Amino acid sequence: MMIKELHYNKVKGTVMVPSSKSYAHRALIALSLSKGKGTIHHVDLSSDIMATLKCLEDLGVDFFIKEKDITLDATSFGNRRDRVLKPEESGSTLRFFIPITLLFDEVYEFRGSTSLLRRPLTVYEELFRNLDIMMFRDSLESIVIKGKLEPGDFSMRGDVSSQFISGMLMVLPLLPGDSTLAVTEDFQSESYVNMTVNVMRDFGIEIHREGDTFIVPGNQAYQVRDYVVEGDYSQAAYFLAAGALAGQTKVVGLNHASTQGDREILSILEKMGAAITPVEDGYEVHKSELRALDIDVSDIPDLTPVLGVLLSLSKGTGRLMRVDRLRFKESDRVKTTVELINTLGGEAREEGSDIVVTGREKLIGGNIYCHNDHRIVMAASVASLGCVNPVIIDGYEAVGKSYPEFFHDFQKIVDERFIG
Ligand SMILES: O=C(O)C1=C[C@@H](OP(=O)(O)O)[C@@H](O)[C@H](O)C1
Ligand SMILES: C=C(OP(=O)(O)O)C(=O)O
Repeated sequence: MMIKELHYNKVKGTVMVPSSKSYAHRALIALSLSKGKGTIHHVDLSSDIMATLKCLEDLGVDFFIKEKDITLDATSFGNRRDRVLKPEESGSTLRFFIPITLLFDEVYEFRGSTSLLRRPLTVYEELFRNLDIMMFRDSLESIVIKGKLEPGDFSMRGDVSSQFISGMLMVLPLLPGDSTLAVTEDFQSESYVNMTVNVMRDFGIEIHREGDTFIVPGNQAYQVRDYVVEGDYSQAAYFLAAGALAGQTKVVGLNHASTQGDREILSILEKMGAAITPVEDGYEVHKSELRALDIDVSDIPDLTPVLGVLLSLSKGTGRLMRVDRLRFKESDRVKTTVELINTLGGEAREEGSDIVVTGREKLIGGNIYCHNDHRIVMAASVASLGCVNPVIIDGYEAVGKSYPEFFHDFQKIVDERFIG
């Protein structure tokens, strides 16, 4: 495992964030479903995006990467090259491709990392039980699936992962009849489903929503088009937090009107007392004294580790509320977020469905084991800015899951001369 030592207390500079991982997954899939040729522009490659590209390739799509442009030839989509798809560690890829394979009535196998296959598939398991679809775990690292999805009136619970709902919605317009999908229970991470619907509409699909029910006419075709992926607010959050804690940052490459749920980082930082100014293409943040806040993270789960770090360096005690689903991410992020803060000399604990964090003026520093979780690596890097001693991150290469250039960008805004 690779080790990184961070010992900086000040930041100053501009960061251009990578493209939204969520939008990139969806746009690559939508273009492939169109069975045409086109280009998705401004895609920053990460291992999750590569996993989606490789799964598309195994389903017959050719791709050609030139810098940040990915040109797809999906004219042979469906003429598969491999019956084994490898989503690696990407939850989105696994849960989006399961319904895609059900367009073909062939046996498919999904092989992924053990951390991926430990994440729940219960919502599909429950759904398929009543349909003529077979899905079973073949081993710790493999899932086998066979069946053909027919149009119908489906109902799926919304309180496990929104990725099941997004995955089903993307294929319903291609079925030979109309469908509805009702989301039951508490609809969490809803903003991600809104992103799915946005991309579907951008690719010419008609889809309606009445309350928590989606109405999807069948016999539709995704239209071929080129598409530009906007910047990623989940990744912007680390640099906005860094500016608020330790100096000044300008974070660019962002759509001011984005529907990404993690855009919420802006209003959270403002409520905590940070000074944020919109600039062309992004936002500028200055160091401010931060106040603790109670935050419901059920729609913005990916922000949780960095919000924990912000609370650990704020005045007062704050809660990250409704964290239960965080147990099923790349790591158990309830445990790993609490562990991160406590290991660095802060004060955090689990309490029911919440993480409670009491702020300190400074953290101490120390050795962080990041449990192969990219968001823990990035949150630990932000935390290091508030530490008296260095932070040593063990396994920092995990960052490649979503943001391989993270340390390149982080290094640009810190500098030896800022130490102290
Ligand atoms: O659809 C997506 O692109 C995502 C949905 C969210 O998952 P959940 O719906 O499981 O919260 C989020 O945590 C993940 O990083 C990306
Ligand atoms: C949980 C994440 O992604 P996924 O669910 O796609 O693995 C993430 O990026 O933090």
